[in-house]
Amino acid sequence: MAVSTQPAPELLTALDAWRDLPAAQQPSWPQGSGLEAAVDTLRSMPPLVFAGECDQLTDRLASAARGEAFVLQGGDCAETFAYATADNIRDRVKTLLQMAAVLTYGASVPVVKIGRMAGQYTKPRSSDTETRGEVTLPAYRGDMVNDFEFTPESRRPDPQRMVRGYHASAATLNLVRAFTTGGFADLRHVHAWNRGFSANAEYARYESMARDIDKAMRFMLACGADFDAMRSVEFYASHEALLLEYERALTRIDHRTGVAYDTSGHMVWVGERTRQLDGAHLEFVSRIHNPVGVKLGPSTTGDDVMAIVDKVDPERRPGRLTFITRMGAGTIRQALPPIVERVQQEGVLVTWVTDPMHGNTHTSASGYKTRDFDDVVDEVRGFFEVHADLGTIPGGMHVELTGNDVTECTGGSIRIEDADLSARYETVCDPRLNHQQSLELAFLVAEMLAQRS
Ligand SMILES: O=C[C@H](O)[C@H](O)COP(=O)(O)O
Ligand SMILES: C=C(OP(=O)(O)O)C(=O)O
Repeated sequence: MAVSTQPAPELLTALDAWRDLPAAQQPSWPQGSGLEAAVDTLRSMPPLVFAGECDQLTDRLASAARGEAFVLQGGDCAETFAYATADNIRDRVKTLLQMAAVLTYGASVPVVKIGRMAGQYTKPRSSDTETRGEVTLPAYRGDMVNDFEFTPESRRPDPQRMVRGYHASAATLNLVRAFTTGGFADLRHVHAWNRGFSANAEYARYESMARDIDKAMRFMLACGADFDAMRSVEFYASHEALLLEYERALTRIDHRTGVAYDTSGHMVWVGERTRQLDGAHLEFVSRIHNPVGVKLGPSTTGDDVMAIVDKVDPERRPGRLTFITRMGAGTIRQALPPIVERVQQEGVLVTWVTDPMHGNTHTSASGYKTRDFDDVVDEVRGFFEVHADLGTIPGGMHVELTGNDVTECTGGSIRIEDADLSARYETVCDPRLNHQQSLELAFLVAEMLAQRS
């Protein structure tokens, strides 16, 4: 049956139904700041991703839900325009590829690689304002809204920044696609990088796994595996669907099927602060066909998760809905079982992913917002334990990380202490694992995954 290129009026009405509901965490755009003009510009721009790629990711996430793959989703807490440079993008992709290689070995299943990038330019905040000394200004809400610099002009929300965010996302995605299809992702390179990592004295405990991977690669070579054919890897882009004007403006109707996709990224998620059942965010994502994530904090109940399932995934499409739990290391073992059990009892297949970052943030004695590596590892361990006890599938991990040698999270074998945090504390919002901590986490999670398999 041919599909009309004219979207049905009721579809367009449905896509705008969120406008009648309370939308948390939206900026107060100043009167006359040109919101309509910016939205018009965005509506005229080409999509950043293709609907077929989103469907492919849905299939991959369904595999992860069944235990046939494992999701690795990671990247900056908040991308910034200034840091969208070739070197930074390369190092983040490289870190994710290195982690994925280790996890693939650990799990003996494919790793679904999803960047928290090419669109992660907005942030929900605890407070609408920030005070420094005598001065109070609007809080920084991500580069797509305002600027981090603490001046009244910089903190003023400017809708044109959404257009800049679109272009920065397009440039980032372009380079990511080049890296992941042009030979950079060749498993032989990736493994050589990891060998360098485990050769450091502090990482000696990971050497045996690195040696095992070496052996496996030699075995594959001897069997005639065509490594050249594996130079391309699938890599997807995701971000929080927070700024609804931006997400709506990039939502397009797929001409093949007449279905709506948010083409700002392959997957989008709704955060813990914006997942109100009667709120605008869940309403909006319920109308798009992309795979959708929803963050769940420790106060989530079984009724909450089932209401989210009914709203976002009424057709029970495997891979459509990913629950990203962020409970905190001290809480996950109590808070996670009831909600997983409830979903299991209802016979619903969702993809369970752990975010071991957002429940483990604290302020260090020296005043930095930080996370401790041991807490991060403990939350992931708790996630695996809970799923093992319930006979359900721990489907993936979502981490805030960077490819740079920043000092934002304490701990890890490189032993970053509170006193070291000031050396390279570069995040504009939450603390990220640095390159080495990220790889170390991958080795530890690979051991946990090996036991799952
Ligand atoms: O990344 C998550 C949130 O945006 C972040 O934790 C909020 O931080 P805040 O409490 O400093 O506003
Ligand atoms: C804000 C975030 O997380 P959460 O919604 O879980 O707090 C985030 O992942 O950037």
